[in-house]
Amino acid sequence: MAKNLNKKRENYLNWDEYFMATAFLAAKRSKDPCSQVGACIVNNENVIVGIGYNGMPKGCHDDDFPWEKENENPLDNKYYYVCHAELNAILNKNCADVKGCRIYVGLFPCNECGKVIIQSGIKEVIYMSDKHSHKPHTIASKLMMDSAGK
Ligand SMILES: O=c1ccn([C@H]2C[C@H](O)[C@@H](COP(=O)(O)O)O2)c(=O)[nH]1
Ligand SMILES: [Zn+2]
Repeated sequence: MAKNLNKKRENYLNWDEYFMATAFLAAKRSKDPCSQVGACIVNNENVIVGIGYNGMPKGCHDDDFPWEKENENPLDNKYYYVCHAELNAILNKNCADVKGCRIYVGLFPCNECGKVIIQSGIKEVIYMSDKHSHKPHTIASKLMMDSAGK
């Protein structure tokens, strides 16, 4: 079938789709066998200023730290070690600060990420999944974000 080359394409990604897709692409770098989370921070000119995914801190090798989640010894579970996607995206920013920016995330941010998002000055959180909505860490995060007007 012939294409009309005088007209622009109509089925291109809108900004929200584009930034959420970027967050999901970043998540594919995660080594976490259970949950891969990505985050993409965007300024008010729709320019990406930070990307991150959940992973071990720099210098803490992925093969040396645990990815388990239910070991009876908490030191053998991932939770004390892994940096969350939102934290990494904020720390990876390529500008002075992220005040007034939006953050796109695959999963609604936990309470710890909620604190960092609020303190960084990010103004809006756009998320895809809220699968932990019933858990205290999500409820606490929402309480803080509502109070802070996010
Ligand atoms: O706000 C969040 C919450 C969680 N993550 C990361 C941290 C872990 O690597 C996984 C959660 O593991 P589960 O096996 O689902 O308990 O997700 C994050 O990056 N941001
Ligand atoms: Zn978190």
